[in-house]
Amino acid sequence: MTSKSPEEEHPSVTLFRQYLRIRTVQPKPDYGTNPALSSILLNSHTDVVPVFKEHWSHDPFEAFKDSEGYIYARGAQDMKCVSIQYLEAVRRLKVEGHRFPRTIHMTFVPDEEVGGHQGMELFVQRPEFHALRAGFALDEGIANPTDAFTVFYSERSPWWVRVTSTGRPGHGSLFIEDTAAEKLHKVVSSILAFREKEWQRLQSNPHLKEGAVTSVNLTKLEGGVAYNVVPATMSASFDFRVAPDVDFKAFEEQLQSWCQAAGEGVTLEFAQKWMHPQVTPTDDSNPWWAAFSRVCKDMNLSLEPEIMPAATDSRFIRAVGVPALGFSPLNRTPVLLHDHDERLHEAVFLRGVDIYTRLLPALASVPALPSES
Ligand SMILES: CSCC[C@H](NC=O)C(=O)O
Ligand SMILES: [Zn+2]
Ligand SMILES: [Zn+2]
Repeated sequence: MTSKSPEEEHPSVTLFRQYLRIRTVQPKPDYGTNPALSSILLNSHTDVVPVFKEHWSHDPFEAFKDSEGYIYARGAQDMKCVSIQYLEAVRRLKVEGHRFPRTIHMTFVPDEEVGGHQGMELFVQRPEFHALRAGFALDEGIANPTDAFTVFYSERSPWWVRVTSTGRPGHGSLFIEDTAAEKLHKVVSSILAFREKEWQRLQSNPHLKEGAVTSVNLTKLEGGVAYNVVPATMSASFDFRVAPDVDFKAFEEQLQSWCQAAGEGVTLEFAQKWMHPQVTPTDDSNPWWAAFSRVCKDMNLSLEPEIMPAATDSRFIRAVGVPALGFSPLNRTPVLLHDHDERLHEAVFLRGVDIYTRLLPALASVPALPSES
């Protein structure tokens, strides 16, 4: 399966490696966008996250392929593989002269890795997006190390929260009362206790997957000017990922009450606050799911439906009423998105092209929905 020399390389792999060489690295991505749109929307983002080159076995923008067939590059899994797999599957279907009742469109969008605010979030509000009349979308998923394929039907909502605590300043040698640090410590403790509770809930229930509970990490601590000066202000930043079944109003009240319980002058602000989680049904009431899962069954692919722990552009697509599944056809692959030595085996990549070549005709042939007739 693995080609030994450039002459023998499968043309789909060559195209994939060419795409990987384009440096679409934030914050100054060199985009090579190739947008197209349809009633089946195949979405992928072109930007990738930064690299720590010194931790890589190979140049992350060379798309080096080792003797076993592993292709090393930033974007090999997230998600330049999927972009080329879409294109290759569509190309195959066109070469074979297929025609389907539904149009297939592809979008290659920017800025997903920094929240999609200048990308898909804006695009779904544009008349150009609505003119596509997208009925269903595929977007990225995550690799699965086992034989199975993970498919995401919903996402946790990112809430990025900064808690700012103000208190009495003074000399570092004194027992000053009501300091910013003491009060911030209380809030941090409350939030980390909540984190522990959610972690235990996940650990103790084998049926729960990571995306089904709310996670939080303390990601930034700021404040202070000198060892011997008690600061008047300190802040802590948290990355919450709120599970889709959480009562958002009650959860926000909980955050506020942790701040109030810490004392006077403790406030919170949101840097991200997604409020519109949607669930795409994974039963036969959803004709898109029925078509998707039937093809997987026919191909003997086992599916593991889950809630996406992170945030992707699917949240914007679902929020405007378009059902979407997050699916990267990568099994038997270690999860290396955003990691050093992100890599993908060319055989897995090519198998993914086969999978889309089967999925797309089925999705593009879903009979008219009641709402469409
Ligand atoms: C909340 S906007 C940031 C989006 C980002 N997406 C992929 O990693 C994430 O951190 O999930
Ligand atoms: Zn991604
Ligand atoms: Zn990513």
